[in-house]
Amino acid sequence: MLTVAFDCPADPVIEQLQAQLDQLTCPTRDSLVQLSVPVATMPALAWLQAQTNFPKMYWSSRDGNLEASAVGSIDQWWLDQTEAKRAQWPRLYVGEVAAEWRYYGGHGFQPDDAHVSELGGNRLHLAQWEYRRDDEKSWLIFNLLLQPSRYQQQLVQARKALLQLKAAQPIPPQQLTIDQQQHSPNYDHWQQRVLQLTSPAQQQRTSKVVLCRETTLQVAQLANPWGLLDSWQAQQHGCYQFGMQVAADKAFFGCSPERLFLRKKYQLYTEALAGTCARGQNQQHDHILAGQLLNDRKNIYENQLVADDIELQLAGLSQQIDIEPEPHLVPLAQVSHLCRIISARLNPQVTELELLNALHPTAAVGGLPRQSALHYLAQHENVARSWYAGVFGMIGEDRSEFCVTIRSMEQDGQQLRLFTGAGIVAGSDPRTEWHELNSKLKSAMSAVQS
Ligand SMILES: C=C(O[C@H]1C=CC=C(C(=O)O)[C@@H]1O)C(=O)O
Ligand SMILES: [Mg+2]
Repeated sequence: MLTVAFDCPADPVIEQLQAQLDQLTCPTRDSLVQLSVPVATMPALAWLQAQTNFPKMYWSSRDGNLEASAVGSIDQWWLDQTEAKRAQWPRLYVGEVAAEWRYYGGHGFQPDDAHVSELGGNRLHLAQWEYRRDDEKSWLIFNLLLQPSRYQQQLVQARKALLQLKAAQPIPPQQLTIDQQQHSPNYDHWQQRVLQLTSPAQQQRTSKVVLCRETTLQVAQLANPWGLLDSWQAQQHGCYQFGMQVAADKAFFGCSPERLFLRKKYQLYTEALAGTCARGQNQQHDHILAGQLLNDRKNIYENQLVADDIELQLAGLSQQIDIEPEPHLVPLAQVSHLCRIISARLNPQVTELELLNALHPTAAVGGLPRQSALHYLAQHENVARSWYAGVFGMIGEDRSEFCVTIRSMEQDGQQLRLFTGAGIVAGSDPRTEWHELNSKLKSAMSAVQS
């Protein structure tokens, strides 16, 4: 648990932002305006949990170089409006050092899931407040929407909102007591599903389906999701971290190793991440398990199907696709995965929406062929996936990046829903796949039990 005590220079920051506000003049049309002040780097989650408004959002890139905590939402849209939005982003920077416009958000496994909308999903948000760190540089950003007809009123509101900024507070330690824990499906149902999916008749129709399990925990206290994410990220390196909190007791968050895509202009980076083993109990054991995974036919096949699908999906959108010929090992805290890096040179007019439609859901969370796997899941899977196995990320001016929301949990009051899934292919054994779920579950449990 993070307990760093530090001072956020809230007052000088507010003064600088107020001075920037004083320089504004009434715009001639509706405009988004960004005020920004460079600040010393601070613990982003400690800042986020100290703020009092909702929604609160958090996003960290997998290499940890980009990190953002965001509060409030003053503009929302979805990817079908990307081009129009980008064209509109007025460069009305007032801040000393202009920071890029960035919107954060994502959608669930089903892109139109109503429950995910209630959790702040199915849209991208421009936050009112954002603490952002890009490598070594950090900013506090205050965004506002100005409309000529309401300009004076909006300035008054903005001045009030500036005074609401809170200094970062150390995250209080929390000890959660688990009163009840339940898996859905239970092992018997899981076994039936896996046997059905691996039957020759079913394999002819659908060579891969990723089945998920929901583990419901009833806890005795109301958890602070940012405290949980803070403990979680301390133990998980090489993962994206994300979270959305819409009320004191409602949040979705996680630590995911899987990239959906990173786009920098025409360059696209994605990957096939599938195939899993547990980490060993010591170095020697770990080495043996890793060697077995790299040579295991079922796991290599499971990974290959994801790579093949991504290649197929990107074919119409790219001039060139490069796929790592052999999977490499990605060691995480509790499991290791097989991964093949895929990069592509995109055709000039390709939009983020096209990329998302092409790539989501990959065969690492859905299956193959995609439509028949989705059909199977709709008919047989009794878990409401909600935001699990969906996407979370950000869109900026020159860069967009989304992760796949696996290794995630949803908080609803004192109930926590933890999600895990496993790819079922020819050669999958019900018990081995069940153990794979248990190994993956240890990631989220490490946050709850720390
Ligand atoms: C669906 C999940 O993991 C995917 C990503 C990596 C490895 C996987 C596997 O080996 O089954 C899954 O495809 C999950 O963790 O819930
Ligand atoms: Mg697997």
